[in-house]
Amino acid sequence: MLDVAVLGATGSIGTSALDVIARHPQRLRATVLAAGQNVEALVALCVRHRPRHAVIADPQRFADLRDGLRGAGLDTLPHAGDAALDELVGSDACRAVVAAIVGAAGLSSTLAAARAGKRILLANKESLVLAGELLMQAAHDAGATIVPVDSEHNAIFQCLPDAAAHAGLARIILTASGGPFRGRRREELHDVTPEQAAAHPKWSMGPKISVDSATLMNKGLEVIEAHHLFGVEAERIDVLVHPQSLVHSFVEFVDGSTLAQLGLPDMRTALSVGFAWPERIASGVAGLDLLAQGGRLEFEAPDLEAFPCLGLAFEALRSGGTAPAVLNAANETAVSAFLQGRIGFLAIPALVEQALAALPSSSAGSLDALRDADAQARRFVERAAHAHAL
Ligand SMILES: NC(=O)C1=CN([C@@H]2O[C@H](COP(=O)(O)OP(=O)(O)OC[C@H]3O[C@@H](n4cnc5c(N)ncnc54)[C@H](OP(=O)(O)O)[C@@H]3O)[C@@H](O)[C@H]2O)C=CC1
Ligand SMILES: CC(=O)[C@@H](O)[C@H](O)COP(=O)(O)O
Ligand SMILES: [Mn+2]
Repeated sequence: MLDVAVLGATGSIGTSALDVIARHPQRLRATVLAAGQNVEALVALCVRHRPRHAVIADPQRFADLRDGLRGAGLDTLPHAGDAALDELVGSDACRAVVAAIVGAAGLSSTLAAARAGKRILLANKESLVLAGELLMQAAHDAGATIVPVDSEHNAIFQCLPDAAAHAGLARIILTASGGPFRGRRREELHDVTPEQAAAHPKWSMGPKISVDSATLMNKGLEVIEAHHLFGVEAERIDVLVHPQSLVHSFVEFVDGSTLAQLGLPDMRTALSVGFAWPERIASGVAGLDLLAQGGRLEFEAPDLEAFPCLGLAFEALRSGGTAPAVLNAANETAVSAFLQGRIGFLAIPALVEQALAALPSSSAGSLDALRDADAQARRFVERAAHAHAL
């Protein structure tokens, strides 16, 4: 039996992970469920999945969680705060961790899982962008297994099963849907609304990553994510827009072979791989009928002028040091301001670019240095967003 902690349980990835877990009661068990603030949804999940522990990140919601669990007649133990989560993740309460908290808030618990040598189903790409070297080193030192569940990286993981395959690797090609505004010119993006930006054409996801897909920052974060996961430099990572979202990425080898992984756009496939690899288990996702899907696989180059975030991410990766941390924090702050209606869509890349220019990269040798860069970028963008809104 694999005891699993699901972090970000109330979110899109969290609920997909719990769906897969519930399909395999003889093999998988959710023992820890964690969320940010949404106590009601967390208690409802506890009623359904009966974990030993439930954690709410916001300490002010502890009493609500305790009372909600009691009211539902559950003996699930309530906890609150980031430190409690890190401790549980590192304890015997779980052997596998689904890291699906959104944003840099997921770094601490993902690091705790790495340091404790857990099997990590890594969805929280921001933790790799912010602190990729530290996280990968911690996992290596403690013998943790990181299985990427971001769909593109899961595809690459499936195409690169062993070290011998890595030795012949020439290039990684990440596919991108192009988002809801694919084909639009920059001038046509001034007035797009948060609702339009969050309406992804192919995947059902949380609001932050959906907006990232619309700006192509999601693909930029994924380029940095791929660099850390697979040890490939920026020059050997390409992006290809593929509007059908059926090919989840390609891997090219030195002998001219290209491998790809295909499937319907449903995260339960990647999560099942994460739980069972190298075995395969049922995920609830149907096999791919290419004719029923329209019989066409199309590809085109990304438009870096209309969607500059992808280029900014490549630049940050090439700069190294604290630049990716600044990119990530600036983007999170700008996306949040956009979702709240405080700035326009085109202000997102503008603010990220300004933050990267204003906060030159320095050494990323310690977690403190990275957290400091993250905090500076957030302050910078908050001030600049306020000015944009005036
Ligand atoms: N959705 C997808 O298909 C994919 C997602 N990812 C990545 O997975 C991660 C999660 O994405 P997604 O599921 O879409 O996001 P959602 O917005 O749907 O869910 C976010 C989850 O994180 C929790 N959370 C938010 N803030 C905190 C915090 N400070 N501390 C603890 N928990 C917190 C939320 O809890 P609450 O409900 O209480 O707010 C919620 O459970 C992101 O990093 C994303 O980039 C990667 C590939 C695909
Ligand atoms: C499901 C998943 O992995 C997302 O990261 C997805 O890739 C988003 O789609 P885009 O290709 O539009 O960014
Ligand atoms: Mn992805």
